[in-house]
Amino acid sequence: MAKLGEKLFNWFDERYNIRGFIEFMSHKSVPQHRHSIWYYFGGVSLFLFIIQVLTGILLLLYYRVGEDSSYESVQFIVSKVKFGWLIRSIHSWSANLMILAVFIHMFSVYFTKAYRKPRELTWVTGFLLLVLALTFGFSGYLLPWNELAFFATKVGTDIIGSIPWIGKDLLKIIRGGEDVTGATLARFFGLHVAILPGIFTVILFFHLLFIQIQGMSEPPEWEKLPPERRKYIPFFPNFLLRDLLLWLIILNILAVLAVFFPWELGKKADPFAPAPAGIKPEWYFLFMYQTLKLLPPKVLFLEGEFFGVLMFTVAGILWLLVPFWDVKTKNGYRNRLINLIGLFVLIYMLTMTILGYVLS
Ligand code: HEM
Ligand code: HEM
Repeated sequence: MAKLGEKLFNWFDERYNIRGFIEFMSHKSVPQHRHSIWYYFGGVSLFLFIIQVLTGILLLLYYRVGEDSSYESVQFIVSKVKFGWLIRSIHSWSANLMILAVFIHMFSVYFTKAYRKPRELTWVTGFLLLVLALTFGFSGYLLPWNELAFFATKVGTDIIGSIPWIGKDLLKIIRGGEDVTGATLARFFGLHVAILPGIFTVILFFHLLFIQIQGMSEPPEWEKLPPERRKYIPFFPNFLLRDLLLWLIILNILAVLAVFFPWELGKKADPFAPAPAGIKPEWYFLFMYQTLKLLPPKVLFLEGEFFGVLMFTVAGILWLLVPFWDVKTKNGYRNRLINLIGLFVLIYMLTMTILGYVLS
């Protein structure tokens, strides 16, 4: 048996240089310092995405898209299919945890300045992953075709209609008509289970490839430190084992949430019913939604809502390009302004999200 194993190993090694790969992996190391904890959140985001793919595929076995079948099939999944309720609950909870993990990962990378040269494109691909994750969340939310999802999607997509000239056409493309109907559902389904997973996987591949090639960033303070004072731990097995332990803890949290707080289905969507009170989007869109609500009807010469959308687009582009405008200051690399901007963005998002809950 051992002989067979060795033969098989040699067969692959001859063709794919497995020994070289093992050698390379055994030399990989991760910097060890007081901010090392932040190196784990990218891995957590990755783990939760894998859970999304696995549970998503399982949901697909019984989910039937359509105005007359989406809600009914999800009802079937949660009441008749063995462990169907659990899989749906995990998919929904994990979606929320994943987006939370991605936000934490992004801010930690921001404040540790890990996006600086040579990691500009790691940041850019990461930002695209964030946008895709949010789109995953937005499109998935409609899929059960329940009342809450229906009206939240209506309100959410209405915002696109506020864009002058192209808004109305854009809205039609996204909704597949004037209103949120079965056509919207079909579009969102295609987006959620085919288009997004495809694009996400390609960008994730590049994100991870760049990290693989460049290794983890070292804290900016290390530039002044003599090499012997810099500490590292081997990636394999030390860092990987810690990663796996954290994944196990996350899996436990997920299981507790999914079992003790099963995701609700609510009432089926009725397009002709009046919108229930207190409709609001998912928590990760609330800071934008609340800002738009607080804006006056007219700002300067623009519609308030459009002004808000414009500001968020500009802010998003500046955020995406941060590695290119955070340039070295005269006395080295300390740019205090960047920290202040990051802090402002974080406090703004948190305040608006809390206001979104308190004021509605
Ligand atoms: C689903 C989304 C994402 C996944 C699965 C992911 C995955 C990862 C992983 C596994 C790492 C290496 C370990 C770590 O530093 O945590 C990493 C590093 C990195 N990520 Fe992400 N990431 C995602 C989103 C983002 C976002 C939104 C940004 C920023 C806008 C970003 C920027 C970076 C950067 C700059 C690094 C290098 C960090 C360093 O060298 O210290 N990523 N990512
Ligand atoms: C390949 C990956 C994925 C597949 C095949 C998939 C598939 C599905 C299916 C069939 C549903 C409808 C069932 C239901 O409502 O319970 C659904 C719902 C949903 N998905 Fe995904 N999904 C995937 C990835 C993701 C990701 C990455 C996210 C978020 C970051 C996400 C977020 C959601 C949300 C929020 C729902 C609504 C859950 C609910 O309220 O019922 N999905 N997904």
